[in-house]
Amino acid sequence: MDLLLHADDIHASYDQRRILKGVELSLHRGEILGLIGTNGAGKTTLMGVLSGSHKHDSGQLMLAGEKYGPDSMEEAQACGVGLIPQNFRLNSDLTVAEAIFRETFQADKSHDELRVQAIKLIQDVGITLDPDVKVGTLIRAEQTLVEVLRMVAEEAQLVIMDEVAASLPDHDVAVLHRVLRMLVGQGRAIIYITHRLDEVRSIAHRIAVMRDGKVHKMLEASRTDVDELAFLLLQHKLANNSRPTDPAPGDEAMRVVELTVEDSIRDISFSVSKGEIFGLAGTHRSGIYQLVEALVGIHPSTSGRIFIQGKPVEIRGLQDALRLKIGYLSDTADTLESASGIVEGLQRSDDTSGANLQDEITQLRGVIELVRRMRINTTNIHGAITTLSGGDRQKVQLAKWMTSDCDVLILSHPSRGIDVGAKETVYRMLQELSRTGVAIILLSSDLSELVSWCHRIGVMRNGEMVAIEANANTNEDALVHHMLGEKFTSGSGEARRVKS
Ligand SMILES: Nc1ncnc2c1ncn2[C@@H]1O[C@H](COP(=O)(O)OP(=O)(O)OP(=O)(O)O)[C@@H](O)[C@H]1O
Repeated sequence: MDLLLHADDIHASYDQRRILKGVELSLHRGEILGLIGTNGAGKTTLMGVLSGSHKHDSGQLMLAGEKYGPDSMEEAQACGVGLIPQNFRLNSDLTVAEAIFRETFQADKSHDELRVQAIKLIQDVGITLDPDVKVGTLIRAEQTLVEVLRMVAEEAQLVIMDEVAASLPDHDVAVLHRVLRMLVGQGRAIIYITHRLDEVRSIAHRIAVMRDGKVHKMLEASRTDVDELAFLLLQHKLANNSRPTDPAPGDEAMRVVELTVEDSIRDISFSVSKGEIFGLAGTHRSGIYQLVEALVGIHPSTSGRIFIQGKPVEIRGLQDALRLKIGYLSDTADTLESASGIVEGLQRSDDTSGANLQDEITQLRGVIELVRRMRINTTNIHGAITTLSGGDRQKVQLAKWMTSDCDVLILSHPSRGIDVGAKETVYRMLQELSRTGVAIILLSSDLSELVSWCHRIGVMRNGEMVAIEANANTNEDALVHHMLGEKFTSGSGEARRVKS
């Protein structure tokens, strides 16, 4: 195969802290290279070097046989290297056609011309997307495809994708994979970062395992398995946690009766017990997001009732939810103030400022213990949140809610961006929290996570709750069946992620 990129002994740092410590990497045209690594291993930093947003200190890069070292993203783009970043955000007012061509060399063309070109591009790639709708109305999977089309429009030869599938449901991941295979079929190359080990095996030709700023191992995807990849990452085996097949122990924490939000959800009824982890599954348009937004008052219900500890309550806004001790971690990118520090992010919300020295020491001990337990990669807990890697920022957001004094905690994609090792810790912490009587409602597009973590799982389709399954009676196939309303037999969870 034709060599496109070669990285030799790349070193890079942030403020004197060495992050990349001699990366060796090569990539061929027509190849998808999976890149995995624990949180803070240096994946995003390396991609920053390749895409022109971070300058390396030493080492040599060659692109298409020529020396390469972009000083800016524009320069990288001009050399045919494009990046779709972790948690990318699109200006919601742009139409699909405008978003595809924004900041590309074709951006100056008239609206009509771009529209015609967008239609052709969408057809060529073989997906369904309306060029005239505003990107703000698209679901995350569709926005991801817009970003992929932008890479095609700017004729990128090397496309870097940093955890773009992190909260996409399996069937959207399958569509994305189909498009990526087509792109490499045209001779482009892709570097694909993910924390989903089964996914990387199904999409990549080779897999680079990064550890502590270096490519520790390079493997043929067809000759490895999830256990080997996990072992290479963690240096120990993944724990085999037992599923929570017994019913949840406690009294009722929350009851929802015939909850309706005009135009999105109808007559939803269910209850969650104290100490229960209740999963919610459904496609993006199923209504699960509208349901939780009604439960926390972001878009209040138009009819129906909510009871907390048996008492009817009104939830018309987030403040009402907080007053009733209902916490909500959404999955819409970072909710932490970027100016805030790691310590503030991890302090319990009931900690009092101006406490005496002894209290301050106790608080700091708590923070240090959380950093250790969640394996947050930092050399300075007094540093800014922005100095953490994406996955480590997510751990801080999650820890903030897990240590808050809530009776009901609603978590959307809590393990988004978190590596497989830290995921186990998150699960143990959720279990501990539920044992203290907190009721947890968990949204996740990763069905294996719902089946491994939840006592019961409610499945929504077309705005209705179509099934509530006890863990002991369900599996991933049964959940997909309810989600799509049609039979789906994959044989294994792993196979599902690669089917379209
Ligand atoms: N802007 C920054 N300033 C200072 N340090 C940073 C900055 N960005 C990242 N780092 C540090 O560099 C290290 C590598 O971060 P990087 O984002 O490359 O990791 P990653 O492998 O992409 O992790 P993740 O899987 O969590 O996205 C981290 O330990 C992080 O603390």
